[in-house]
Amino acid sequence: MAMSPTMSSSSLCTFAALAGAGGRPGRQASQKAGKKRAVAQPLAAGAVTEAAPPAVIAPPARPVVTTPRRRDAGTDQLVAWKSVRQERWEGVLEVEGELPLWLDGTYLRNGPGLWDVGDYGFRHLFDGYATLVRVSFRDGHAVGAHRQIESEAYKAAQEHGKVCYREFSEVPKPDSFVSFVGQMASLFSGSSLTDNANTGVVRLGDGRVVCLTETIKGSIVVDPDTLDTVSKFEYEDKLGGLIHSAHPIVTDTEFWTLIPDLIRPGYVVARMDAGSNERKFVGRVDCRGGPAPGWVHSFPVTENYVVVPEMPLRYCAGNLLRAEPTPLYKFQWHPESGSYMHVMCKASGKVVASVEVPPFVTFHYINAYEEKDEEGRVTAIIADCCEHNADTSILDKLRLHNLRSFTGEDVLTDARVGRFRIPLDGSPIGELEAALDPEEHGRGMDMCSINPAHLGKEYRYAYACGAERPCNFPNTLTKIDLVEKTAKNWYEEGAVPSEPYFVPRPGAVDEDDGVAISMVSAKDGSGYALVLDAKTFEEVARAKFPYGLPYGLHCCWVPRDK
Ligand SMILES: CC1=C(/C=C/C(C)=C/C=C/C(C)=C/C=C/C=C(C)/C=C/C=O)C(C)(C)CCC1
Ligand SMILES: [Fe+2]
Repeated sequence: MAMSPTMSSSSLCTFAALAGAGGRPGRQASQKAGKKRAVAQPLAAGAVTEAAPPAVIAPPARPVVTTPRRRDAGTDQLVAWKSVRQERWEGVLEVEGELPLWLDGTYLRNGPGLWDVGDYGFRHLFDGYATLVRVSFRDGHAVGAHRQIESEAYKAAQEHGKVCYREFSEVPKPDSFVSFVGQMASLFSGSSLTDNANTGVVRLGDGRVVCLTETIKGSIVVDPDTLDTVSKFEYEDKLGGLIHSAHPIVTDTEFWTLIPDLIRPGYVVARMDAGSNERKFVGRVDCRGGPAPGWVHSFPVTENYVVVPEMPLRYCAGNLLRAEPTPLYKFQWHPESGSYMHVMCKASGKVVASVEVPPFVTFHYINAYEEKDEEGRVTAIIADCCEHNADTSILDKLRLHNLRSFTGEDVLTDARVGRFRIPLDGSPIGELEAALDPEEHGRGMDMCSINPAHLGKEYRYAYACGAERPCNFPNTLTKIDLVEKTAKNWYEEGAVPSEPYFVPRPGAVDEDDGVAISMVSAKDGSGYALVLDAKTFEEVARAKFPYGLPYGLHCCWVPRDK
């Protein structure tokens, strides 16, 4: 296998080089349808321990509200889009319904939950400082907690009362940048990039729990029980890079990641063994179009292949350097450059297919698998994703001002389960079509999960957020049946549910034998972990927080004693 890592840290002095280059109704499932922040509240002794059914209730979180001076007009904002009220909380949750007794472990959710620093309010959902939410289930009881991740970016913002690192769209004002980071040169080395790990959370094969974002330095090990920020997750290899796919593929034995190369447009595919911090170079894909690689927030794998997407929404050097956000933030839409799907053999690192596909916009791949003929030969790769009809305006919809100002108008752009078929017979063209009628899930589609036993293999069910219109954000939970091409939907008026995360029942045989867990920010300002029976998609229980939580992104499951 070729061992030529392309991503020396100097090669990804990206910025420098690129600057030159250029209630009840709806609870049923249905077919169709400048100062320091508030001080941490002490935790109730014993509330963390879950050896016995929790008996001690921590005092409810006092509503220590961060009140930014610069606010969007209208105070009738949903709790989903308000900054988390205090740095941390923990306590026993009131359970309504019956939690399955087999549900024994911790659900963790990460996301940008704090959008204010001092009196300054952030503009984009993705800018917020990472807030981890935990719900630990045992013997039909639930203990909940939330806590801010103590990234350097978060700590600096609290200390200085201003943004000190380059976030998704926010950048430090020159004075604070100079005073905190010290020198302009840091812009060129990547040291000014954020380590705000606000996107995903994964449990590695060796048990470590890591919060992630798109910057490599924003990989942070946390303790799933205390939610303590433990350490930086540092790679011990020479692959370098400043940014990577926010979603690695993680199994009990391995970890796959994609590193975009912005100097020589392409992607490096790397693999890491469980228990190791050393990524190994597997192969490289050269981009076929455009001045820079396409944004690669996630990617899918099959049993034998890694699918490398080349989306026409591409990184943009100029925009990476800009102080003010552009309509597409750090990216640019290049439909003329073409859209491609590349397939790399996991074992050899060789690119075995590279096909042009219709333009697409996707952040989240659902799954992929190998299509075989009667003789068992692999004829094509099927890759499914949450596809935004090649419309980049979803990024604008996720601006906090837009999320906070729902007028009743149906403004959420349409999305679908986009199914790519990538032939492996040498044909130059691949297909992209909706896997089912998007009306089944209200033309909303994002934040997906599957049964992890089907990762990279044929599968039937996906769980995601869909839409009940009119809306300005995905507001339903949906179970997609890719065989019957139907969806079951959960909806509660005014609720903002996050990614429904599938947790299999131990010993399950059926693909959908388990539960789907989602954190819901309710219309009345409350919040709860919703547990749906994954088969029927009906509510089995909800575990209520004594306060509302902001919206969050991705989740993982940490089984007890693993
Ligand atoms: C891209 C660069 C940066 C940061 C990027 C970040 C933090 C990207 C985060 C992306 C996320 C959270 C995407 C989620 C999409 C969710 C959707 C579409 C949901 C739809 C509705 O359900 C910097 C590190 C700031 C700079 C370099 C480039
Ligand atoms: Fe994501």
